[in-house]
Amino acid sequence: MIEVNNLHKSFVSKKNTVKALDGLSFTAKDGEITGILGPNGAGKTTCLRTLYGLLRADEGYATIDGIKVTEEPIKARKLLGIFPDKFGLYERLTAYEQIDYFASIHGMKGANKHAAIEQILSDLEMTELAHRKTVGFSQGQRMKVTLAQALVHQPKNFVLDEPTRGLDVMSTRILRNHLAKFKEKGHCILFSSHVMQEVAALCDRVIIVSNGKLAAQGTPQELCDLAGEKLLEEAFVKLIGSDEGVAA
Ligand SMILES: Nc1ncnc2c1ncn2[C@@H]1O[C@H](COP(=O)(O)OP(=O)(O)OP(=O)(O)O)[C@@H](O)[C@H]1O
Repeated sequence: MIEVNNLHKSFVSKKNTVKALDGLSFTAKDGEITGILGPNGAGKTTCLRTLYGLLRADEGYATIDGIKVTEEPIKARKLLGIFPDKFGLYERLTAYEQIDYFASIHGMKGANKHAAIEQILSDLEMTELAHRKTVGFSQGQRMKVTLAQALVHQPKNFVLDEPTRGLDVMSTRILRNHLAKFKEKGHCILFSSHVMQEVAALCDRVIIVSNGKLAAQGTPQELCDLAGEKLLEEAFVKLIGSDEGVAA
């Protein structure tokens, strides 16, 4: 379970101050897919980076399975798989070597590590890519390597920042199926997206963020009911009071 409690974060420069998070709170439960929706600049990535421990909030805190990210960062990271907003690959390494590297960081060793890597390669249908250097990999192939390195230690909680950006239909389907399988196994999945159909089809709960605050939350149906609209896209527009950030 992931909990975000009263997060505040400002970016201060000589010229101005941007308040990216302004008291954001929500919970993403186990066995559910929770989607974060919000217009550009709403604070989604800032919130997710706070969960990974990449950013420190000015106020408030985040917990992963009850572990405060700022107090026990290594313990919290072990419980978390991360699919970040920008993914860089080490292009001199093969896909297998990259996944192996991340598995080692999480303390996996020997035969167990090898078995876990083989399993994730098979789950993501990427066995034939495994021993190729990642230089020149397509966007979908890069996504799979990034996903495999995030999942190889079988984290209980999984956070993805706009995971389907740049993916073709097949890669998107593989990703969605994988998320659904994880959910069935009781994992907690939190992802941000601009794609309404994806959120409506995949998410058990939706968190709508606007100006660094929670604008509304609920199941896609509850949000539609709240806004008196049939489609999530229309409900989103009504609830944030703008059509900025909608990718239909
Ligand atoms: N490192 C930074 N320095 C300065 N300002 C930042 C920084 N990171 C984020 N911001 C600002 O904080 C606000 C929230 O940004 P964030 O990236 O969290 O939004 P987002 O909801 O993920 O947006 P998008 O949908 O466009 O990815 C924006 O105004 C952004 O410009």
